[in-house]
Amino acid sequence: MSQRIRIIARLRPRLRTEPDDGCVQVVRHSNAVASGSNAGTTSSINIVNPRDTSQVFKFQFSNCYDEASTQEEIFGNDVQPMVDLVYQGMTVTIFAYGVTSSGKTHTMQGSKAAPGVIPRTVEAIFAHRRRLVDATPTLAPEDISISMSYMEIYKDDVYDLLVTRENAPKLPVRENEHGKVFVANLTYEPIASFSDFETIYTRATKHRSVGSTNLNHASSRSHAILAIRATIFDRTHNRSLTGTINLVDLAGSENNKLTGNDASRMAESAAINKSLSVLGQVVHALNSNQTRIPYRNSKLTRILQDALGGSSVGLLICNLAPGAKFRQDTLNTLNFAVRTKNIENKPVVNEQDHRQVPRPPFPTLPSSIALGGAGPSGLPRTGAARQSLVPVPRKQARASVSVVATGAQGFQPMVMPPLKQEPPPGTMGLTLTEVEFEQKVAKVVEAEVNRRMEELERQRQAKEARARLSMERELALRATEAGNRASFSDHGDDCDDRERSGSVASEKENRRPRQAKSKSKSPRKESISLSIPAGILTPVLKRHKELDSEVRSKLQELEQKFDRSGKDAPDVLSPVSKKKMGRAYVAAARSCSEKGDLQAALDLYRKAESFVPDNIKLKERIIEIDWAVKNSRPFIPSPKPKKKSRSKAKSRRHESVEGASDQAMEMDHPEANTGEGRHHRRRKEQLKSEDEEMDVETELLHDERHSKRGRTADDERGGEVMEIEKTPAKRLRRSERRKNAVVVVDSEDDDDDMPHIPMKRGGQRPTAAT
Ligand SMILES: Nc1ncnc2c1ncn2[C@@H]1O[C@H](COP(=O)(O)OP(=O)(O)OP(=O)(O)O)[C@@H](O)[C@H]1O
Repeated sequence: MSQRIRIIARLRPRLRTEPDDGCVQVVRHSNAVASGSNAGTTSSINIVNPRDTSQVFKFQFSNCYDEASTQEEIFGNDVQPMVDLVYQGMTVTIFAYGVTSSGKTHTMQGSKAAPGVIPRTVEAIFAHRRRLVDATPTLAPEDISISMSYMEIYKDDVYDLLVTRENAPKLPVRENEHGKVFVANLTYEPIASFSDFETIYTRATKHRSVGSTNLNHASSRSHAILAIRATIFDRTHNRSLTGTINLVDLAGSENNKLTGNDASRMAESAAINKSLSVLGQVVHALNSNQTRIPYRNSKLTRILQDALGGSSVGLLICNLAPGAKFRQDTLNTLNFAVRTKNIENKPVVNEQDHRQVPRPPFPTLPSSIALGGAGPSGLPRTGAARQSLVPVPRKQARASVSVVATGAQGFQPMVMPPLKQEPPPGTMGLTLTEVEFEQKVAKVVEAEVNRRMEELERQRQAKEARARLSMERELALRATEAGNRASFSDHGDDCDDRERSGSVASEKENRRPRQAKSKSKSPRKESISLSIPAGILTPVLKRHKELDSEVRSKLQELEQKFDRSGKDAPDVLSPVSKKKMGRAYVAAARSCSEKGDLQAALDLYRKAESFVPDNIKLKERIIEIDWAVKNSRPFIPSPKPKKKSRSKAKSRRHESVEGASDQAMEMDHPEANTGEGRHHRRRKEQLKSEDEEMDVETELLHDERHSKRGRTADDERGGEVMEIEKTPAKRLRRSERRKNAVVVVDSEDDDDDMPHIPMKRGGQRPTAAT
């Protein structure tokens, strides 16, 4: 059964420096006051329309907390029921969302005096474990293991906060064969008690990127995700149930006019705003039932994929800052929340069967303890239906698990399907855990893809070498023929038969490579072997030889997936290969758009985007073409980027180096003037212009101008958050402006991730010299 994300809102109190203008208010409706667990269900956030102060917008959520609300209240009403679900084997994700300085970190982390959701949750997890062990004679404390991971997403890179920053590499985000996204190589540290957690968390929090802005002296510059995982082992039957709670403190969206950010803060801010904008796009795509959900456009959405339309139970805490200064941001936050309300997740129970052979049904534990039946108090329900620990296929599990929110207290017990006698397909029977297994498979696939890329490269080089060789032989043959003709004319008919036969023999010899060349063109030789080399898995799973064939079949399945569509390819390719693929798709897209086939161009640009998801200019192009397609308008491409538009200094340097190397190439390789040489140069030029296409335009995605562009009257009426749009009219105006302005960009700025920030010498007409 599906379940909607639960939304609550919390208004923080005014800070000393903030005026009391009362423009955002929490209003409790009379029927809800003192109605016990239902308190707050009909409370709403009221906010005055910034454009028309006579209008008041009203937003209703599950719970709305005012300035006087306490950490205890929020935890008790809305978080505690979620903690109980962890022991039912579910994944729960709680995220705090809001503009900078709205109180997200205060709510999630809190302070010593007022601990927030995070410490309270961990305390509750340990308390629940104690109660469970006390109530279950067959369960020893060590049968429930609790571990934690803590990561941050800083400028769209993932870092492990449990290792020191100096040796913290950027962590890759991967997807396993079940479509589950995970951060590879993330540390999971076991914790035995709350004080263990405190020590590790306090140390790790110091690694988090925090900076000072005008709005918040300790502003989070990254999104932080703390995961607490509880695994219950049934040692007798070698099965386990794993529940996880993800506590996400998002960085706040920022209005750079208010934050007074310097250049480095601006870069952080751009990354924060970009990822939040993608989050908005994901929510929009889910709500409008789009087939393509742009999870891959940022690491944040990729990692939160399970919580947004996935198999996690979700709680969104909307943090609001009071005061007219934040009014527009508050409206945006509330609009985001309204949209998120409609997202449906399909929670599943994460069970794992570690048995090697199928077994009869799992015997019941004492009826006094039910893993899946914790009551509102956190104590186990008596007589609740016991859960199966047999893993069920994903689809079936989704359909069978029933988690229904019932008022503030939350959830009904689950009804699990009857046990199956046969282990379902895909049961691994490994001593490796599933995650370890998936990581190993991912590594093997990555190695295999790299091997294939290298093989391709080797084939290309071999082909070039063959072509060169054949040309040399052709030249040699011609020279021999010319020599023979000369010798015939010198010797006339006296020519020795042996000489003739020698020349014929040498001609045959010289022709042989041509035949070889034509043979090499046969598709059988050119195609890449799809099969996995026999020994490739052996080093990885030395101790699990019996699994080799199973892993092999999984790998082949993955490979077929990889071959069928580019969808899964980007994650297993190296950054260089991704860029190459992106470039190839951009080239194809451009050619379609030049031919006027905008839909095909759009599809190809989107394909390119899946390989280079961070390319902001590419995103802009997609938005523009999408707009043109939707509105049946012609697409007016931006003026073709000139070499000098990126950097005069750089391109001059580039040109001189390239010019010199081209000349050198011509001298070293006479074939540079041949058809092949010209082809090589043409290809180089094409690549250069494709590179420029990937850098189509220079603009911040979500800076102040952009957010203004994204707002409409609809937005302010409490409607939906607007998509960022650029109309062709605006494009035209901008390209007109460009004609009259010289764009100067930083000569060293060659980073695809970050857009170049143009500085305009306004009004000057470009001269030939410039
Ligand atoms: N409910 C509250 N009660 C008292 N003080 C609060 C409350 N919420 C927030 N504050 C205070 O407001 C300030 C900003 O809060 P906080 O740092 O949590 O904001 P934030 O949303 O995490 O900001 P950023 O996105 O910049 O990290 C802090 O000084 C915090 O102590």
